[in-house]
Formats: sequence, structure tokens, C-alpha cells
Amino acid sequence: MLDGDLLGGALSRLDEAARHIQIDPDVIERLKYAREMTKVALMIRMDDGSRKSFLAWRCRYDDTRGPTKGGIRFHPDATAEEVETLAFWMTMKCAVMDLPYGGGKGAVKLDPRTLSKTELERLSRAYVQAFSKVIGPDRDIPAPDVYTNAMIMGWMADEYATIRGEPSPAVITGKPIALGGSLGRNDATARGGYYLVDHLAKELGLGAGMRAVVQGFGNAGQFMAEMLAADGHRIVAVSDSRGAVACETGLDVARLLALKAEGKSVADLAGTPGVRSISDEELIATECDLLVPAALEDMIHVGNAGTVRAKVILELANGPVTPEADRILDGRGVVVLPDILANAGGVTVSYFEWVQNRQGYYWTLEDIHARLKAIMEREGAQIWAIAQEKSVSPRTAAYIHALGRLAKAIEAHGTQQFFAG
Ligand SMILES: NC(=O)c1ccc[n+]([C@@H]2O[C@H](COP(=O)([O-])OP(=O)(O)OC[C@H]3O[C@@H](n4cnc5c(N)ncnc54)[C@H](O)[C@@H]3O)[C@@H](O)[C@H]2O)c1
Repeated sequence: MLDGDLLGGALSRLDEAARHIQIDPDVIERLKYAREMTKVALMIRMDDGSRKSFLAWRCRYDDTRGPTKGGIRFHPDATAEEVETLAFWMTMKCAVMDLPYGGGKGAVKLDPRTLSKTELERLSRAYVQAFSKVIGPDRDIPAPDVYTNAMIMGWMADEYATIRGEPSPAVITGKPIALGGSLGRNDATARGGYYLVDHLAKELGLGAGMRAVVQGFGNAGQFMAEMLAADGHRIVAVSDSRGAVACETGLDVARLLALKAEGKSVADLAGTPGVRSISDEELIATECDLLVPAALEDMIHVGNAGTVRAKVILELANGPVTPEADRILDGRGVVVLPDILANAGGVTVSYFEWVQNRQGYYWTLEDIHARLKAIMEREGAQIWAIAQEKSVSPRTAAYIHALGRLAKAIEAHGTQQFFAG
């Protein structure tokens, strides 16, 4: 964390939103602390016969509005604080989208690229064994996040079914289609963000033939680049953890996708005609209409926010802009579409997957796209209207929107006023 503590920064957004609405102090008190945080060491057998332990967490931040929901991240830099912060953001995100969920998150501290496929499977199953009493279709529902994918979700669902003695697909979302996954889950995060930008294009001053920059070229970033390019926009710069490239006339997205599919980096496109290698800081400073951070937290901070030359930032990643950077961007007129709205397409289609699993009836892709579009447009328009009405940033407006819904649920259990009477 470059600009202070991550959880403190996240909670400060809550205080900022609370200044603009009448809210019972009990509500803020309730949202300041995670309800439950579990830490374990997962010990697995490695392929060479040795044993190795990995730290793992699962946080259920708040379940006032329903079972907790949130992904599992495999990352060498994962920390307990990061997990709690991500679980807090999930609480706000599910409220923003009016999904009947609270917020949760999990992580394992490791670089999954250092494990073989069989070791990765053992680790994924060990995670579910360790947290089998924490998770559950009515308690806490994990999903994929950074460096986890559908295959890992499939192993986890299978392990849970073995422990319970019966299939229980609604315990986890983002599963392979053949194991009860939903159509449209793979590109849902990017698609939701895309629908949002499209719906608010006029208000944002965006139009045809945009210049876009995408930071992070995984699930969220790749689908976003693909959708933008398919609609005739130009992807002028992209990056992944191994480097960044730029091309004034627009990068060949199909070629970038092929490189990633071969296990290579987007940086390997450098040297082809018109494509040059750039630094991460140059990527952030690239002049464009739309900057899409789709990697990790804190990528736009006090040290580089002043260099941003984008009209609009669409936060597909969670927490890519620090609170200090937010203030700098705001002062420079850069509109930030906040993570708890911009990347909520993923959890929304995860919700659809959970509903389909529970009812045992599966929807068509057209159905899923139409439902996702309707929700993104509905919540996006409401948040934009709050921002205009209260003269606040879309981020503060999104927090006001979420807080209003959470407050109703928390207050329904009785506030200080109720018990003092
Ligand atoms: N996948 C989802 O459904 C989903 C939903 C909501 C939010 N998100 C958020 O989106 C972000 C990306 O998630 P994902 O699922 O696409 O993960 P992913 O693992 O598929 O991809 C992550 C990408 O980020 C890149 N990256 C890592 N460090 C980087 C760095 N320093 N600079 C540039 N690129 C870097 C990696 O190389 C990779 O291309 C995360 O913040 C995640 O929490 C994902």
C-alpha cells in the first residue's frame, strides 16, 4: 500500500458517504469491523513427496443482507488486511447492485505458477476442507478472483460435495458450465463494465472510436479489450505483470489474446510493426478516453495520479485508485467509475449462477445478458443521478447508494432509538 493503510482507506469512503445522508451511527459502527475472519495454514503434499504449508484466509465481512459472497485470490502478496478490505468492498458492491448478499473474500498466499497442476488441485481441495464450516450455499459463497479460475472452482465444488455427501453446486460460483456454471460468467465482469460505459456514454462525453488503455490482461482485462475492439474502439496500450506495450493506431487484440493463451506476456508483442514497449508509468500516463485498471489494488496512487491523461477511469479491478489519488483525479476533472459499480457484473452473474443452481433451471445466454444489462443500467443511472443531485463523485454516490440499502437492513434489527424508548 503506497498511500496509507488499505482497510482504513476503504473505510474512509464510508465516512465520506455518511456525511451526505442521514444515517444512524449504529450502521457505521456495524460496518467498521469484519464479522468473522478465519486464518489457517493449508499443508499439502508436494509432487516430490515433501509437505508444504500455505497461509490462507476467509473473511465474512457482513451478512446483514444475506449470505456473504466473494472470490478467492491466490497471490504471493495476499495479506489478512487485503482480504478484509476486499470483503468490505464486496459488502458494498452487493448492496450497490441490490443482490441479496453480504460481502466476503478469501485468499491463499502463494504464487500459483510455482505449483504443478496436481499440487494446485490438492491446495484447492485443502482450502475447502479447512473452510467447509465457514462456506455454504446459505452462509458464504466463494468465486474466482486473481489467479483462480473455473477449474479451481470445479475442484472446490467437488470437494465440498464429497464432504457433505451430496452435490451442492450453489456453494461456489464461477464453476465450469458442465458442473453447474452459468453461461456468461466468464466475461461478466468486463461485460458489466462495458454496459455501464455504453449506457452513460453521453454523460461521460464518450463516443465512437475511443482510445482505451487496459492495465492487467487477465479475465477482466482481456474480455474488456476484446469487447472494446469489437465495437471499433482502439486499444492503444495494455500491460500484464511482465510488461506493457503501446500502439498509436491500436493494438492487435487477437494477437495479444493468442500470446496469453500460449502462456506468454503482452510485452512479447513489442517489436512488431508500430508496437513499442513502455513502462507501467508510461501506460498510466497514456493520453486516452478510457483507462481501465484491471490488475490489482493501488495502481493509481499519489505518485502517478497527476500524470493520468484519461477522460474516464473504469475500475474493473478492486481498489485500483487510492483515496489520495481520487482527490487528485477529481481536481483534474477525471471521472472515476468506481469498482463497487464498475466491476459488479461478475458478482451479478455469480448471483444468477447461484439462483440457477438452486432452482435447477438454466437460463439462456441472451437471458443472462439482458438481465445483467438491465441491472447495470438501472444502478448506474441511479448512482449517476445521486452524483449530480449531491454534487459528489460517482464513487461517493455509489457508497451513498449502498449505505442507504445497508442502513435499511441494519436498522430493521433495531437502532439505539428503538431500544432507548
Ligand atoms: N474475475 C472477476 O470476475 C472479477 C470480478 C470483480 C473484480 N475483479 C477484479 O479484477 C482484477 C483482475 O482480476 P482477474 O480476475 O482479471 O484476475 P486474473 O488473474 O485473471 O488477471 C490479473 C491480471 O493482472 C496482471 N497483473 C498483475 N500484476 C500486475 C501489474 N503490476 N501490472 C500490470 N498487470 C498486472 C496479471 O498479469 C494478469 O494479467 C482484480 O482486482 C479482481 O479483484 C475480478
